[in-house]
Amino acid sequence: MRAELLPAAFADSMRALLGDEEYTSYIRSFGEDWKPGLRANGLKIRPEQLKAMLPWHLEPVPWVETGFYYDADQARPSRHPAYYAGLYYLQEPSAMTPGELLPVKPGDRVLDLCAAPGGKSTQLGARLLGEGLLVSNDISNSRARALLKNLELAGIPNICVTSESPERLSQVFPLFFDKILVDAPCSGEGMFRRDGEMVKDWALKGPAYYAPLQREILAAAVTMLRPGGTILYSTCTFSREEDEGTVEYVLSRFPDLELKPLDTGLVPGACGGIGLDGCMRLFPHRIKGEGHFLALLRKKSGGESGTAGDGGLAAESAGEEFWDGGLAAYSAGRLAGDGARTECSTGRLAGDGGRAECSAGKVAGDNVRTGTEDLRGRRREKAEAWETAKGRGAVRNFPGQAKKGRNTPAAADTGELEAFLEQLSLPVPRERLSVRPEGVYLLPAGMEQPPSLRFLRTGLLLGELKKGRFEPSQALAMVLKKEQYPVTVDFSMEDERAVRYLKGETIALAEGEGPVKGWCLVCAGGYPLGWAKGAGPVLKNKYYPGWRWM
Ligand SMILES: C[S@@+](CC[C@H](N)C(=O)[O-])C[C@H]1O[C@@H](n2cnc3c(N)ncnc32)[C@H](O)[C@@H]1O
Repeated sequence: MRAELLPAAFADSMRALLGDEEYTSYIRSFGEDWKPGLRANGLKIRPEQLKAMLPWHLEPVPWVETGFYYDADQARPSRHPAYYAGLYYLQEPSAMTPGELLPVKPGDRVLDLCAAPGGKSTQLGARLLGEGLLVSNDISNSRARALLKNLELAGIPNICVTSESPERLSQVFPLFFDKILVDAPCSGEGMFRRDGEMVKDWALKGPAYYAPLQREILAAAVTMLRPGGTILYSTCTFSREEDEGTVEYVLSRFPDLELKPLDTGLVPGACGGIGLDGCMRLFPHRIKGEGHFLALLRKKSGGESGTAGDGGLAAESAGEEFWDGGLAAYSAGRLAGDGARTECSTGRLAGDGGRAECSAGKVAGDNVRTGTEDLRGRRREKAEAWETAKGRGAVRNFPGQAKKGRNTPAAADTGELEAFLEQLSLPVPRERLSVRPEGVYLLPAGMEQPPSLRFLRTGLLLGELKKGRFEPSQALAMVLKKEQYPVTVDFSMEDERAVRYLKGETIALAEGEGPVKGWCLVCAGGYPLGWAKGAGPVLKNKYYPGWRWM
């Protein structure tokens, strides 16, 4: 993109924002080279291992432990078996920053509210190390499908992928999440240098269009954050209205929210907010990356906002109290279709410090139950409806499905599934296993049923039962480590059979590699790519057709 093509109104606003001298540096950056980035998937590989494995020169992104620059003239990282093994994600270096600075830890309940195509979700999911929950949402269904693919490719098991409005999500998950990322839709000014199309879009929808939308989305996120929890708000634009302006709006609307200053020293060249201390701005003339804005917000723990430190013990335990509220509210959303309702603590949000009925409950109608009754009722429902497989208490169906007599597999049909699961050294807690007509799922801990939302996936799709035959899924292959399945064929990354496998071809095994019988995990360089079925000296290709190397 040439700087001369920038719209005059944008150029004027940037000159006003930066001052004459710095504006000149900004414009000069349009003539400079920029480097794309890739980020190692910490769930599967350490950054130094990835650097040693890939055949191109990689240069570390100074502020992202797992991030690298690569040279686009030399490398084609989307055409390498390691990419298909989910070992890295292609991501612009500045865009790696929000996922790096939101302090996610294993066990957290994390929401990525505007998540597609999943750059930051895959980063957050990796940091959970399979513990806790990642709800990744995008209002656009088609974009949410790309998001699901990227999360599955990255091998993240504890996901719930939804396609909902933030407002609807906030009815189902009040005060539920420990950490929330709002990487908001924006006018994209920070990407102008790389992407001329963004300039055309800006002319149609600029800051005045996006700022009200961002405020609505961020406000919904605040209602889903538990006391003591943290939100990271980010955009890839420079407009003060969309950046600090949106943060100022939520700070004024929610008195229990505070700005947690970001340390600009973490990102060489970063600067603070404009007219609002504590935010972080990245400019392409100051860092090796494109434009970005970040702000970290914390919800004070009820009545303990003076407590020193970040989420100290008092704050954490206050958060735990709300955990129940959050769960009950989540249940209310989930059970809404059954006419059930329960209590939740949304009253906190209204500022009265008391408990109140949640809106999801109000909507649910007149089959009223108290929270305790509801919990008891749910236990009873589980006990009545969950079926056992082969009398071993192994395979279960969703409550409601069995009750309504839908097409659930008979216990006798689940023997092959059990036999397959027995071979895995991946822990599959049976109480989280769900057998449904469209697939067998390992649900995330604490989410025994999918929420009553438009969702594309809840948990890890393990595979499908077809007339009693269990077929493992591509998603399962991506979650597994090679050592966790007994039958594997491992090509070197350079072996052309790895690419031929990814293209969907039948693969002939060399002497000493076979014969292989039954389901076989095909790997490259020790990392799983997908499934094949061994038929003596050949592997029948079972790589998921929608993911093939074209
Ligand atoms: C900046 S992009 C997100 C990029 C993503 N975080 C990543 O790292 O790959 C913003 C996303 O917000 C979504 N979006 C737009 N309006 C939305 C809304 N009202 N609620 C939720 N998501 C929305 C868009 O579909 C788009 O995918």
